[in-house]
Amino acid sequence: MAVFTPLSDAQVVEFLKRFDVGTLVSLEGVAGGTENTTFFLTTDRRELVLTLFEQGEHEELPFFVDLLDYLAEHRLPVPGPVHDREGIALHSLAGKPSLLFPRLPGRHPMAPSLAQCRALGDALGRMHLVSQHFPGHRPNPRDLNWLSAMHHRVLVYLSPEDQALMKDEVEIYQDVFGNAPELPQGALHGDLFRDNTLFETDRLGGIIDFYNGCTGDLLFDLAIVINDWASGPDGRLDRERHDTLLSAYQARRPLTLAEREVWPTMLRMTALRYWLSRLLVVYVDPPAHDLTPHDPARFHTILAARLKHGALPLPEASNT
Ligand SMILES: Nc1ncnc2c1ncn2[C@@H]1O[C@H](COP(=O)(O)OP(=O)(O)OP(=O)(O)O)[C@@H](O)[C@H]1O
Ligand SMILES: N[C@@H](CCO)C(=O)O
Repeated sequence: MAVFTPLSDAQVVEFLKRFDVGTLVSLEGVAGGTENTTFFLTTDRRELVLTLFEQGEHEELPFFVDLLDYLAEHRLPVPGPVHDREGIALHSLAGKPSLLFPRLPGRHPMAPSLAQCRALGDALGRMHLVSQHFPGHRPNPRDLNWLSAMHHRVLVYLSPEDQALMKDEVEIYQDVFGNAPELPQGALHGDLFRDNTLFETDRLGGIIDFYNGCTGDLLFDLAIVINDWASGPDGRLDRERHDTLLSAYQARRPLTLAEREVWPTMLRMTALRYWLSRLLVVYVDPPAHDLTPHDPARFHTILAARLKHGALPLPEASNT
């Protein structure tokens, strides 16, 4: 269930006239999405993706367009939005803000190979190198300020042990990050899970779904990635995936000493960020549509594993 706003062929034919992309051959609703309505479009010239924005902060859309334009100009594997003949990317269709993208090749890697981890680490390292110079600004909406403000809202749904865990953790993060020097800043993807990447075997076809994109600590992005890409079923880090991804990343952007020092805490904080956001979806603010929410327990497991076993040693930066 993901086509919240159906479109007729005639609507899309009319919409495409302002772009230089050819004429519509076929239109197919995409079942996988949860937040936006997505269609795959084939024209007589190319394969495209049409996204209608169903929710969220529409005033943020120009930031996402600018960020994707910037990353695509710097040859990162992202879908740079298609601009019309007048240079405009953001339009309205069926009353919803809409964007047209090139369709990138590949599938989501559910059990990533080491070659896929290497490719993702390399791409994220390259992205963070250039994103430090991105001129846009959108404070990270899921940072420590958000955690501090929002965790109170879910405590009532948790066991006494989990309430204590959540409260103690947030206090530790406030202490650690309140006393840490400023970490390297730049634009982040903000949600770089496996299902926001596309791979053709080991080749990274693209990174998609930048709608959590923001600016802030680059390390936050990297910690989200490691927790999703390199955690085993029991939440513990898989050393091979961890080292492969981080070595490839650091060949592009070595971590600073300050980043290395807060890394174990950042892994825990980003695990708690998803434990909390998923709890909020389940208990406080369920989606309007009939969708199965992501399981909060997965990130409780990851957080518990980081607490019990700590972080793995970070591989040293090298240029190989
Ligand atoms: N540029 C693209 N190239 C190829 N496939 C794409 C592209 N953009 C989106 N898709 C496909 O459409 C699906 C839904 O897109 P997207 O992730 O933007 O929507 P969403 O509603 O935010 O979904 P989700 O909650 O799964 O992230 C993706 O999982 C992917 O399969
Ligand atoms: N990637 C998020 C959902 C989209 O923000 C999660 O797994 O909870």
